[in-house]
Amino acid sequence: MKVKTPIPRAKGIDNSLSLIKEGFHFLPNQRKEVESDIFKTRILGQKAICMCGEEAAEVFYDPDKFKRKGALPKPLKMSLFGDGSLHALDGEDHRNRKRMFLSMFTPERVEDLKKIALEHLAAKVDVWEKSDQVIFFGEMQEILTRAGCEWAGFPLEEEEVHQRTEEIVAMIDSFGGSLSRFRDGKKARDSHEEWLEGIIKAVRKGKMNPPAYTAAYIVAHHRENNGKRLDVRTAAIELSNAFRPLIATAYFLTFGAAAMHEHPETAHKLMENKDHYSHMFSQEVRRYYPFVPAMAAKVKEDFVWQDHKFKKNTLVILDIFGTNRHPDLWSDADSFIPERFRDWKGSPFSFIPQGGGDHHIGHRCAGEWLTVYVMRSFFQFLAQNITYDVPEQDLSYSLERMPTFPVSGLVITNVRKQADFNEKLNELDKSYTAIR
Ligand code: HEM
Repeated sequence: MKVKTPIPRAKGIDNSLSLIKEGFHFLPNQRKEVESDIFKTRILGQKAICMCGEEAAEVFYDPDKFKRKGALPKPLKMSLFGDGSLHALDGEDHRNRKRMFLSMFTPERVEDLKKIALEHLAAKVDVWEKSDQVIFFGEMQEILTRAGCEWAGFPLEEEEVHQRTEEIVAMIDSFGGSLSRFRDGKKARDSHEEWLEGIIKAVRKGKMNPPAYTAAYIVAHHRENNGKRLDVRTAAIELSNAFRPLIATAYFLTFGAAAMHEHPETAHKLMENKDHYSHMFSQEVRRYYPFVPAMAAKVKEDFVWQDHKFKKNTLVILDIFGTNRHPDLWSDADSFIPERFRDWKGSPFSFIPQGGGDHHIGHRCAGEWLTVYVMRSFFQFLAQNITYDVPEQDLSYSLERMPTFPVSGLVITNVRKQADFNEKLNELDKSYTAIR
C-alpha cells in the first residue's frame, strides 16, 4: 500500500461532482494523481479521507475504529437501503439485527434458494425457446425477483411480477448521482415498502402463515434488544433487505455470461467444471466487474494509523472496486483470469466486492453466500443445460455510470435445451454448494 505523508489532498474544493461524473474512475484517478492510496478531499461539503487496499480495508472494517451512524448519504437511504436498516446501525443494535439476517441464510436455506432459482430459470427456458431474442439482463432480474419472493415466504402474483421487478430494479439503479434515477428509485421504494408493510401486517395477524424459517416470518416476529418488535415500516425495510439485493446479482450474472462469450475457453471450462471451475469463475466475475464503487463510515474515536491522525466523526471512504483491482494484491489485476482463485489465500480484506471483514460482527454482506451459489449454478446451467447464440451487439459498459452493465443487456438468440436437460438440471440441483 502506497501511503504519502502528510496525506495528500485531491485537487478541487469539493469533489462530489467529479465523483458523479467520473464514477468508478474517480477514486483510482485521484490516487494516481496524488500517488498515494490515501488522500483527503471533500464530498458533499464534508471533509473525507479516501483510502484503498488490503490494510485500508482491515482498519475500515474494525468496528472499534469506525461507525456507520451518519455516514450513509441520505439519498442512498431514501432509495436503495431504506431509512432505519441495519446498514447504518452500530454496536449491539447492529449485532442483534445481523443475527436476525444470518438466521435466514443457513446452509439449508441457501440450498433452497439455489433450487428455487434454478426452477424459475429452467421454466424460463421454455419461453426463451419460442422467442426471437432474449435480453438476458432483464430476464435475470425477473427470475431473481420471482425466486427471492418465493424463498422469503410470501406470494408474488403473476400480474404483480412486472411491477415489483421494475420497482426493485429502479431502487438498485438509483445510486450513482443521477437525479432522475434517484427520483425513480425513491418513488419505487415508497410503493415497495407499502407492499411489504402489508405482508408484515398479514403475517403478524396470522392471515399469512409462512414457515418459521422464512425471511417473512423471521422479520415479522423479530425482537430488538429492547424486547419490542420492529415497527411495521422498519420491518418492511428489513424484509426488503432480505431478498431485494438478490436481484443485484443480475448484474454479475450478465457480466459473467458476457465473459463466457468474450472468453469462449471459460464456457468450455464451465461445461467440464473441473476443480470447481464455476466457483473460480464466479469469484473472478465478482472481483473483475464493477458493481459497488465504495463504502463510507465515520471515525468512532480519534486514533492514529500509518502515522496519520483520524479524528472522531471524519468521513472515510473505502475504495471497493479499486481494492479488488489493486496491483499490489492481484497480479495482472486488470485481466479476467478465473484460475487466480485456485490458490487464493482467502483474505477477507483484499477481495471485497460485498464488503470485507467478518459477516457476523461487521457489516460484510449478509447475502454473500447466496450470491456466490446462485452465480455458480446459473453459470453451470448456461454452459451445460442450454445452447444459444450471441449475435453482434455492444457489450461494452461505461465506468462512468454507477451501477453499470453491458449496453445491450446481452441479447441471446436460438435458445435450445440440451438433449439431457432434465438429468443435468437434477445433477445441478443436487450438487453440493458449500464453499471450499
Ligand atoms: C450483487 C450481489 C451483492 C452485492 C454486490 C452486495 C454488496 C453488499 C455490500 C457492499 C454491502 C455493505 C458492506 C458494508 O457495509 O461495508 C452489503 C451489505 C448487505 N447485503 Fe449485500 N450484496 C449483494 C447481494 C446480497 C444478497 C443476495 C443479500 C440478501 C438476500 C444481501 C444482503 C445484504 C445485507 C442484509 C447487508 C447489510 C449487512 C450489514 O450491514 O451488516 N446482499 N452488500
